[in-house]
Amino acid sequence: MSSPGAPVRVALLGCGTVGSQVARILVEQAADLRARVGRPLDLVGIATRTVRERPGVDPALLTTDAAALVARPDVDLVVELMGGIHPTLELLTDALAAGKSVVTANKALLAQHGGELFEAAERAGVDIYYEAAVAGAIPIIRPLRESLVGDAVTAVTGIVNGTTNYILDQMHTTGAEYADALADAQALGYAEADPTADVEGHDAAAKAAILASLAFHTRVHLDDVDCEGIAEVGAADIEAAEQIGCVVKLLARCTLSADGTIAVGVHPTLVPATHPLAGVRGAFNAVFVESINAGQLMFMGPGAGGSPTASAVLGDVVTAARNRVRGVAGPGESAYSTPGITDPGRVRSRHHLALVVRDEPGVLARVAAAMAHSGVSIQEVRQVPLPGDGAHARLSITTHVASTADLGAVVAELEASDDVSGRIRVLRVEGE
Ligand SMILES: NC(=O)c1ccc[n+]([C@@H]2O[C@H](COP(=O)([O-])OP(=O)(O)OC[C@H]3O[C@@H](n4cnc5c(N)ncnc54)[C@H](O)[C@@H]3O)[C@@H](O)[C@H]2O)c1
Ligand SMILES: N[C@@H](CCO)C(=O)O
Ligand code: NA
Repeated sequence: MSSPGAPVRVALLGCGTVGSQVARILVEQAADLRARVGRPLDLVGIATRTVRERPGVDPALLTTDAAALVARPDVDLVVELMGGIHPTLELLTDALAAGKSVVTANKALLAQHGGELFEAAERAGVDIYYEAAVAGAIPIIRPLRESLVGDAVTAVTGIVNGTTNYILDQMHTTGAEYADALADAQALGYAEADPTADVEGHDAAAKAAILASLAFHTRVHLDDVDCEGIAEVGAADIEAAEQIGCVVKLLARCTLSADGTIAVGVHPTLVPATHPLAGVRGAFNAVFVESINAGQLMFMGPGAGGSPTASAVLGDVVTAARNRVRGVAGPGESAYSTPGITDPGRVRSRHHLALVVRDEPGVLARVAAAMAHSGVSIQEVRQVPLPGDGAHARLSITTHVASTADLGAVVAELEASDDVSGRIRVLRVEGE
């Protein structure tokens, strides 16, 4: 417990898009934060790569020596917003070992080293909070870790990357080119320092690992997540989706499989316009949780950007500070379950196939036979002539739920047949 009336002293690591907003709020809302914590929240130092003038930041607080800042005996709480794995892991490990609580937005770090950090916090009897690490401002970590801890979650499906949702939304609504939409997302502060983490799905995969760990009371590592980004999504996919009443979204899906294992994946997915996730626009995120007792819950809001993410960070800072004032630590992770990860081939989903076939008698029947042969059932099929080409047609096929292995067998058989020209484009389709 900190001494009576003493401030809770905060060290900030990183003063970029999010860190600068946290520094601003700590100053602008100091009186309210003090009233809510019961003590002042004093910002005692900010580590950055370079010491230079920053609007609204007292230059006397800046240092390039993050390790020395973390080691200062007067620091109670370390707020990590610098990102990266090293030296971040070492800095946070040192902070926890020294009895300091930690607030972080670093999903990449948690998805790879969460287990060791949670154990270090448990050993030291301090907090590690990370609401901002998944879906920015949206409260989803605490609802899963605390509010739903008495229920049995069966699925978590989310749009958890603002950059890719912004890009896909722009492609649908303005016909924007992928590269232009990405440049906008970077300028708006949504993208990671290296935006390949966004577009290749790694950022969403890290968040999926964190969500699945909490939802299923286990530890899911980034490497357990089957990950596909949006770099291959083009205008043809957008058009194919719209023709069947869907939008393309990058979905993170964490589900309980029939054999008791858990499937965790990130894939560009066709989402029917009637689904709650279809209307999530721009850089907004949403997480759709299904549980045995509560039923369906939808959490939606700003998923990226400096000020929204800082809101989640400050919520954690106040909670951790309140705990320190009372001399307690909040509830940690429960990771008692070891269900194992579903084999990627056994993951089940609806699929959409876009293919070009010879426009001749018997072709459609042979395509249907190939699907029947692998036990994949057709839900909907459309055929349109290929413009300016009397010999070929474009087929759009939506399947019923099937395993990815069975679907892969169908695709291989069809691609090897003379009836099909070129490659078949396969995308998952949300829903039953
Ligand atoms: N930007 C968002 O919308 C958003 C949302 C949720 C979570 N996050 C996460 O928050 C973290 C920060 O993101 P950001 O967008 O603010 O990044 P940013 O690149 O804008 O800022 C990072 C800051 O950390 C500093 N820094 C980096 N390495 C350092 C080191 N070794 N020593 C001292 N300072 C160092 C940089 O100088 C910079 O001030 C990341 O983990 C990111 O994944 C970002
Ligand atoms: N780059 C991330 C930031 C929020 O975690 C995104 O676009 O969602
Ligand atoms: Na959040």
